[in-house]
Amino acid sequence: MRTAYSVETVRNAERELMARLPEGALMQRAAAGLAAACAQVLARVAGRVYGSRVVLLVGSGDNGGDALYAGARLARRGAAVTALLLAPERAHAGGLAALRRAGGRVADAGAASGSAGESIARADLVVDGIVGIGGKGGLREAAVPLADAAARSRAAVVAVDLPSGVDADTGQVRGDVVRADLTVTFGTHKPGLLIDPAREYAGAVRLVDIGLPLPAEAAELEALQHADAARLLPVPAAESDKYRRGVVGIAAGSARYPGAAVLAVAGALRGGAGAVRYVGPAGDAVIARFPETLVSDQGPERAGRVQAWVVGPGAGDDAATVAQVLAAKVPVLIDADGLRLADADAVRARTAPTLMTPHAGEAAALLGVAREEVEGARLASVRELAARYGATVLLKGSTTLVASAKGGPVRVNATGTSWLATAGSGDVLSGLAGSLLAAGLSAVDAGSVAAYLHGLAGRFAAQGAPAGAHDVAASIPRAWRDVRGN
Ligand SMILES: NC(=O)C1=CN([C@@H]2O[C@H](COP(=O)(O)OP(=O)(O)OC[C@H]3O[C@@H](n4cnc5c(N)ncnc54)[C@H](OP(=O)(O)O)[C@@H]3O)[C@@H](O)[C@H]2O)[C@@H](O)CC1
Ligand SMILES: [K+]
Repeated sequence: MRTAYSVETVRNAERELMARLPEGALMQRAAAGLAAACAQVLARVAGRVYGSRVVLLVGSGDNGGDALYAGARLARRGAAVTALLLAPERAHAGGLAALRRAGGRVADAGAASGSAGESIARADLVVDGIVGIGGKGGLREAAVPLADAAARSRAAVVAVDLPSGVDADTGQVRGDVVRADLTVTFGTHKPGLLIDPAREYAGAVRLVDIGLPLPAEAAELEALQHADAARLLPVPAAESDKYRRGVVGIAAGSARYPGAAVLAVAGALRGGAGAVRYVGPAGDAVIARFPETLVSDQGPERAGRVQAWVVGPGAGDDAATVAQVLAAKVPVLIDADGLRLADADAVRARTAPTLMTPHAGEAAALLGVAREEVEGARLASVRELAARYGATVLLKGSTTLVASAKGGPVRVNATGTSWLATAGSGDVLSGLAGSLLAAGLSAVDAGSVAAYLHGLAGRFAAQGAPAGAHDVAASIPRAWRDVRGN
């Protein structure tokens, strides 16, 4: 499991560790890891470290200190290193001295603004040490021209700990920020490195272990890796029959949107449940495509036993079906139209698990805010929805988040691809997650494993070209095999 911790937890762990270590030891660990990563980048972009041109953008805190010490290490290996100081009187003194001793140049970024731009334009590598976890808001005015010059130059940009200007705890971007090709982060990932919009600015992320003592239960975010998803996938035992594997009920589709029913069933058939039961007006379309579906023309109450329900995709205005499903004593996934039609009190009153799967627009409608507000503050939005509805909420997007009403780490999914932003893709996801619920996974596990498989399936289906939602569904078995390593 990849984890991310809040700035406060990182600061506490740092204090605890520093008390046991000689002064400056932690920064040396960070700088050593940073310099090694920079050397690799230089080998790629300039052929070697010796003779390469490196510019350090140095702010007034320890983030700048890391950059200066790493710059000193690169200078000792023969790189021509120039530090541009944003606040010369407050730059890290020990780091400055180390850089000077190693033969590096130091300039005041403000006084030398013309030549600062030129150095950046000619650099092979720009190291962004403007601000790290001590940052507040977007970049300050004086730093903006440096970030712009770095973006325009052909140099590789390596961010120290975080791309300067992004919010470490939330992933929010509130102004100008540095766009990095690589971020070298220390001790742990920060939430902002895993959540959009900030994640986009981080480029590839490399974690340098500096020995921070971080308690597992204090993690802010968790991201499943292959091994975690493999452990959670339901695997039928020898004595399993279709009922023991779980039956998932799909109450979806309408005369107007029969396709949503077909796609939800397509996802559900690949999710591990032993059988898929469909109720709704699109039975003919479902059977034509998937003859293995158990189709019923009765409402959910009379459809026969299921271990979990999916309600909502393409449901139109059928509030009665949503209400019937919410009254069932089994896990329920509510998606799409179902989110609009569900009575909030009925959701809160449920005793079996509930998983809601809005995209940003649907989440915004539920919260009564603008869509941009949800997109800019995804972590806070998903937590707020989970708390309001007493449900597990999966907020779809390029970095899908899954929050439980009970609190604890929010799961973030990193397998997604922008190719998944295609009509019907969400219907496939809801069927898949519902099937995992029926197979016995908790709401958080079902949601996060479904997002993981769905993202991978999207990559396999697309492979760099547009793919339809049915292609994504058809690629789910390949995603399972990939996760299980067979
Ligand atoms: N924790 C750890 O385990 C380890 C931490 N380490 C490193 O220390 C870093 C944290 O250092 P830090 O605490 O000195 O804060 P930092 O990020 O340099 O920024 C503070 C300065 O920036 C300024 N500033 C604020 N906002 C700004 C903005 N928007 N735009 C521009 N400037 C802004 C602010 O100015 P002020 O408000 O005081 O005027 C203040 O002077 C951390 O990210 C990591 O790299 C590693 O060395 C080892 C292990
Ligand atoms: K930085």
